[in-house]
Amino acid sequence: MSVTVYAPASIGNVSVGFDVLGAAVSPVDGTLLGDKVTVAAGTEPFSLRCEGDFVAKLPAEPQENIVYHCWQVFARELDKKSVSLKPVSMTLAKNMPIGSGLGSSACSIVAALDALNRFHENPLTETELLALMGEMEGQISGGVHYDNVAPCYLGGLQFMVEELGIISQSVPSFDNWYWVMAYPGIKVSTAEARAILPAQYRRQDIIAHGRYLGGFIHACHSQQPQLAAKMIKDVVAEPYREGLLPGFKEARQYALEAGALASGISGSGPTMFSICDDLEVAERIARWLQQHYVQNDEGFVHVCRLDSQGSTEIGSEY
Ligand SMILES: Nc1ncnc2c1ncn2[C@@H]1O[C@H](COP(=O)(O)OP(=O)(O)OP(=O)(O)O)[C@@H](O)[C@H]1O
Ligand SMILES: N[C@@H](CCO)C(=O)O
Repeated sequence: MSVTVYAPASIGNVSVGFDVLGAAVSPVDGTLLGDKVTVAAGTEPFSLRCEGDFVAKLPAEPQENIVYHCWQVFARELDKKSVSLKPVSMTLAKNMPIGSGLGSSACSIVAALDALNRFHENPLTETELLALMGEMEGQISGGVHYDNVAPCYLGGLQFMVEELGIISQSVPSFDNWYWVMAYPGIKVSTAEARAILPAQYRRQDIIAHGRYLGGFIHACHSQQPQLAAKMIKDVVAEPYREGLLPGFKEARQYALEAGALASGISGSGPTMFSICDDLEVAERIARWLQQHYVQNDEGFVHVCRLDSQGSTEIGSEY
């Protein structure tokens, strides 16, 4: 028996909701922009094989791979429920560049935990599994944040409520929005990009942040796309992080002039996202970013839509 799960790329923060808002995206041309994990019956308690475009960037030791830590915490939770753990042989297809701002570690975490749970016939609930995903993301980045793992797992645009036993709930978005994702091919460590942020903020920034985030969520629920796009402003992270991203200011300016509704840093960068409500505009911006924002052969640009599904079982054998 085996189960294969695909987990898509995601945009942490979506600029306006630092650590509390995230969106899953998938390319309109059908490219699978995400990681895949297969769980099959094993002969020892745990084994891991890695493949894929970015396999060379993973830690050399399987025990340092986040997939191994996912298996450990999954085993811990099954033990608490007195459910027996099966020996597993896991395969990670690492297709997402690490430190890209596309939620690369989240892709591995979500695909691994979702596949492990399905393989064991779903002993953990959706919320229990998402809590583990947040724990794993926190282990890597130095602080629990769900804004990549929640959309990656659940799909769509997700807002972290973290109350009443609920971690995340979905927010309505706009069906005609295209999300241009441009990864320049350089690495920005999430932990380092978090460490440079101020410990405290000025009152005027807190007021502005509240207005933008409240305004964005309101505009989404009342389906006002122009207002929602105007609210996509980041006073928490972007002013401090844009210096880490060569060419970001110029690219954002170009996108604005070319007709993008909004642009920002995806997660902790260096990927930039631009929102457009016209496919031709999105493709023009994508071509420019490919020429001017991408720095090497590892970089890429994709025109995406929101991925409403989140992680998905794409193969199984029984
Ligand atoms: N399967 C895995 N996928 C990604 N990173 C992994 C994995 N296993 C271990 N790591 C380690 O976790 C760290 C991930 O770093 P970081 O959080 O900056 O990247 P990221 O999750 O790819 O970032 P982003 O969310 O911006 O895409 C790296 O040190 C990497 O070596
Ligand atoms: N909310 C996180 C996302 C990291 O991808 C951050 O901006 O640090």
